[in-house]
Amino acid sequence: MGALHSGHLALIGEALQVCDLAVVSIFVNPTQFNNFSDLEKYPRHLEHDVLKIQAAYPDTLVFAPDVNDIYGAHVEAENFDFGSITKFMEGEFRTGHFNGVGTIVKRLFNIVKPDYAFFGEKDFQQLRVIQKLVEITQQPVQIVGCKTQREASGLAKSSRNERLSATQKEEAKIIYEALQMVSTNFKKNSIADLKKQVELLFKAQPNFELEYFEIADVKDLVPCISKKPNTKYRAFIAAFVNQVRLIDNLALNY
Ligand SMILES: Nc1ncnc2c1ncn2[C@@H]1O[C@H](COP(=O)(O)OP(=O)(O)OP(=O)(O)O)[C@@H](O)[C@H]1O
Ligand SMILES: CC(C)(CO)[C@@H](O)C(=O)[O-]
Ligand code: BAL
Repeated sequence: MGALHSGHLALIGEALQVCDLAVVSIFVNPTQFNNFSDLEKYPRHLEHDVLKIQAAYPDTLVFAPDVNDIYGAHVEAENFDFGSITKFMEGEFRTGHFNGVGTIVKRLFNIVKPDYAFFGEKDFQQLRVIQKLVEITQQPVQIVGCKTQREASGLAKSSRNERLSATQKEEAKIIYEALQMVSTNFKKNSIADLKKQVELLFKAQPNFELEYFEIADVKDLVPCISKKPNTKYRAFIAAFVNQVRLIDNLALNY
């Protein structure tokens, strides 16, 4: 969606390891925003983004359609059945969000017809949704998940970080610290205790409001209340700093 940072550039780097040519889509997709102010305030720097891409990967194509190109007169999302993957977390707190993501990604794939498409693990639930989308639509594209790029503090790079003051950005490392604490304690503590630990950490930071903290299996993304053997889990957080909503997640070893 633009306002490029090194997390986005890393996706292009990964693409060029596998592909002869990369196409970068830059489109702030209205149908995936459930909050008008979030859409309105979403950072937009198309010319600057193009210069950044040109400097780092000169042969890369940029596809930056406008809303009319994609939607015509009907700026509406299609309905998809992604099953359990969209029932919780982002799906629960951003109503309609994943239908909007599914709609735009399906259309971008139809237009660009890529062999591979690269998405960040920072938006892990979105990555699972897109894997499910290509299963449903039978689009012949291989989806590749790419590691989350972080600031030195651990904060996940995100376009929305631009809306934070320097102090808020520094304080926002609490999100990754919480995930790391959960990862360290995951084997020895119950899920209920881990939740309490995260809630306490956030209570001590009055500028932050925890929207959700969940531990979910990576396949179905259903929040779990007890650990099952032979299951891979991740911890997920969404939190507000003033009005800015940030998300992050981390794989857990069990
Ligand atoms: N820190 C990151 N590391 C790796 N990939 C990332 C990172 N941040 C974003 N991406 C990926 O880049 C792609 C484009 O993301 P998008 O344009 O929504 O930016 P964003 O930085 O996630 O913005 P925001 O978090 O404010 O929504 C997505 O696949 C997303 O997962
Ligand atoms: C997948 C996506 C391009 C759909 O607009 C967007 O949600 C993003 O960049 O993460
Ligand atoms: N970065 C994922 C898409 C969104 O926040 O709308």
